[in-house]
Amino acid sequence: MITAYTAEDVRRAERPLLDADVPLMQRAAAALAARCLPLLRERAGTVPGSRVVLLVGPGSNGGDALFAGAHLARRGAAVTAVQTEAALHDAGAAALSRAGGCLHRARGADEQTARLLGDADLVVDGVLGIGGRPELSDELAAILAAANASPASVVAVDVPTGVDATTGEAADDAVRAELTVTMGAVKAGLLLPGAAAHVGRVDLVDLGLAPHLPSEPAVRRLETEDVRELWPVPGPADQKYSRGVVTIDAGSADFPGAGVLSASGAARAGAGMVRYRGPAAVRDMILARRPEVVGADGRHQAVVIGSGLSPEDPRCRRGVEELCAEDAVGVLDAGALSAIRPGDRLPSHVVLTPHAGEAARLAEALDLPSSLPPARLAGELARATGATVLLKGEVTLVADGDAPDRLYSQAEATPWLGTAGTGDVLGGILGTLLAAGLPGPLAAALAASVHGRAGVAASRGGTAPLVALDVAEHVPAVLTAILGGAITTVASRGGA
Ligand SMILES: NC(=O)C1=CN([C@@H]2O[C@H](COP(=O)(O)OP(=O)(O)OC[C@H]3O[C@@H](n4cnc5c(N)ncnc54)[C@H](OP(=O)(O)O)[C@@H]3O)[C@@H](O)[C@H]2O)[C@@H](O)CC1
Ligand SMILES: Nc1ncnc2c1ncn2[C@@H]1O[C@H](COP(=O)(O)OP(=O)(O)O)[C@@H](O)[C@H]1O
Ligand SMILES: [K+]
Repeated sequence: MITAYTAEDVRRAERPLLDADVPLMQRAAAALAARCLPLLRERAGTVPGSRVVLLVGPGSNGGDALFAGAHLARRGAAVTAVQTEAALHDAGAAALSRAGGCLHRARGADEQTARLLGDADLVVDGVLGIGGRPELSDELAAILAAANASPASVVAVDVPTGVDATTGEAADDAVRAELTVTMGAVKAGLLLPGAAAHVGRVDLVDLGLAPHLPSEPAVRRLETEDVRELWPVPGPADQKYSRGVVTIDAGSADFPGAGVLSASGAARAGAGMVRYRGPAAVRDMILARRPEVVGADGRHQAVVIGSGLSPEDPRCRRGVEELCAEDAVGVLDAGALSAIRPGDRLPSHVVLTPHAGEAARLAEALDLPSSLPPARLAGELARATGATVLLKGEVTLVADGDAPDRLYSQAEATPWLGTAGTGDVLGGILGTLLAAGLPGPLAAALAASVHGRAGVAASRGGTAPLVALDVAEHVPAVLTAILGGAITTVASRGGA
């Protein structure tokens, strides 16, 4: 699991180490240089003679870049520091100069700056880190735009300049890095939506901050090993009821396919049983495609309500009221989201699954500001309803209904998923995980992760169009790839 922290958390954590004179910047710079070397070799063939431009701001972020630049200069690279402000990290500048590097004071994207950036093999962005304020001067924006236009590899130090380290909000001209080398702890903003196009790969440099960081990170991201650990795998003593029954209450005369998609997501994610409740015509369509679905309502551990329903459909409000019960477990999607009223209190094992437009409409209905950035919006919706909120998008966010400031952020998805019905499949997958007994926030993050991976698999690694049903059909292959080892153990024991 990746855990990420606010800029303030990181400042607090580094304080005792700085007070104890731990040479954090030297360590950060050495690690940064080590990560730049392979990029330089890849781009320029060899390090000696390669061209490195450091973009250097006034603070310690610039210091990191300057000391790293000195390392690279000692390895034979031609290193020029482009200074963006009057102030400069003096010791870093002296180290670079001792190692044979040069300094250029930029005035916006002046001729020399533009030429240096155009000719560079590697640009190291050390303008602003966790001390950066979001507003960029026109001069700085012009320098960053020139860096983004450069054919060079771009490595951001700690945080790409122009991206808010805590919220992920990004200026238009914020640095677009191929790699962000982040110091001491992953910054929350690096995992949040606005930053996604700017951070590239994120590589964490361990500086010994961990014991000083808060026990609750601001943002978590599940990784492959978490999926392996958390995904419910049946044991020898399991049967269909112990695995979990999920009821689908989705699909209507106008949108019957939503019922098929939601039921397929649930079935392919491994529900013990999928039940359907809804109009007979939709039920028949589901059964024609998925004979394993049980066409009668009955006991279940989770219910998925709302995909393919118009907000006026009485099933929506009935579903919301059903899930307001203290022990309710389920998903409210699409039409059912419009049936939530101010004052409704849902438990955190109920997950709301809006896309951005639905989230904004729900916020409005609940008298919340609707134009908040996604991370705040998800949190405020969770706070106002008590439910866990899964906010869909390129980066999918999950806010815990019991602790709305705690977020999961999953970014496995591909833009090919932006096609009708893929959200219905997600609701079904999530219903199965809830029915298996996973807590709301974890089930939501896990569902988003596997749904995103299934989208990548269904689009052949992001190279071909997919249709929503493909996403459901690719869930087993995704799980085989992840769980392979874990399941073999069970199978070989059973077969012995
Ligand atoms: N965490 C760790 O363990 C370690 C952290 N380390 C490194 O330290 C970095 C943090 O350094 P930092 O505190 O000096 O802040 P930094 O980001 O360089 O910028 C502050 C300066 O920029 C200025 N400024 C701000 N916004 C601006 C704007 N929009 N446009 C123009 N100027 C602006 C601001 O001015 P002011 O706000 O005072 O007006 C101030 O002068 C961190 O990201 C990491 O790289 C490692 O060295 C060691 C281990
Ligand atoms: N640009 C994108 N990149 C990655 N994933 C995306 C993108 N656009 C949409 N998605 C994903 O596709 C799904 C769409 O869901 P939704 O909008 O509810 O569709 P529908 O209501 O038609 O089923 C979500 O899981 C969302 O995260
Ligand atoms: K930076």
